[in-house]
Amino acid sequence: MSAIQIKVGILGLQGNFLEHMNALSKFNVDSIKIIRKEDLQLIDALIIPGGESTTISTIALSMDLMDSIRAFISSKKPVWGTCAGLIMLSEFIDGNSEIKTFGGLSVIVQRNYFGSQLNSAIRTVNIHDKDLGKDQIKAIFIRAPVIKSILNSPLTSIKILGTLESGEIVAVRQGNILATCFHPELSDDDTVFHEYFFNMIKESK
Ligand SMILES: NC(=O)CC[C@H](N)C(=O)O
Repeated sequence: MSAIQIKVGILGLQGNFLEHMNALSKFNVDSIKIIRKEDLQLIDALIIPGGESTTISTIALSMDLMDSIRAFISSKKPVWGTCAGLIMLSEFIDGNSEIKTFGGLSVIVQRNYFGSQLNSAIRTVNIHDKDLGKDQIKAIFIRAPVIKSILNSPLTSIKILGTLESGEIVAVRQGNILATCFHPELSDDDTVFHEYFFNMIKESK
């Protein structure tokens, strides 16, 4: 990592926040687990990890964290959602979901698109932004969602960063929000999304 000191918060309500912390430590990036609204004041960027979006949402509501996390997302500091984290950032969930999301990402997401745990797999993702530095990566999908549609409006601009060979959208950026349906924190081979996120943080400082 470069000389700029950054501190990344990982939402630690449920799911694989420890895996994210381990991944950041490999880049010598400081991280802290976020469980109280006060913690959000200490960080330059936030990661919302994978896990179970129903549970993350229920705990965030019961701990009265919804408004503070929404305020962080609209503060323009970088936020990265992986898998359930992406679901929590989506404005809409396909179907009649009762899950209250944080929102911010102007998409409709479909949960469990690939099926159950048995359909978890490593899939090839085609990359569409040269800033990521690769044309393709292998990515880990675990009971993963896909982005079903992007809600375009004159005020939003979403960049599609990654698609599957079958066309589904699995990685996007909208301003300060990065969202991936897969788990870069579990992959030792491809670090392109971490480097991209660190660049977003450096640019925001
Ligand atoms: N690996 C994951 O984060 C799975 C997401 C989970 N299927 C959900 O709907 O929240």
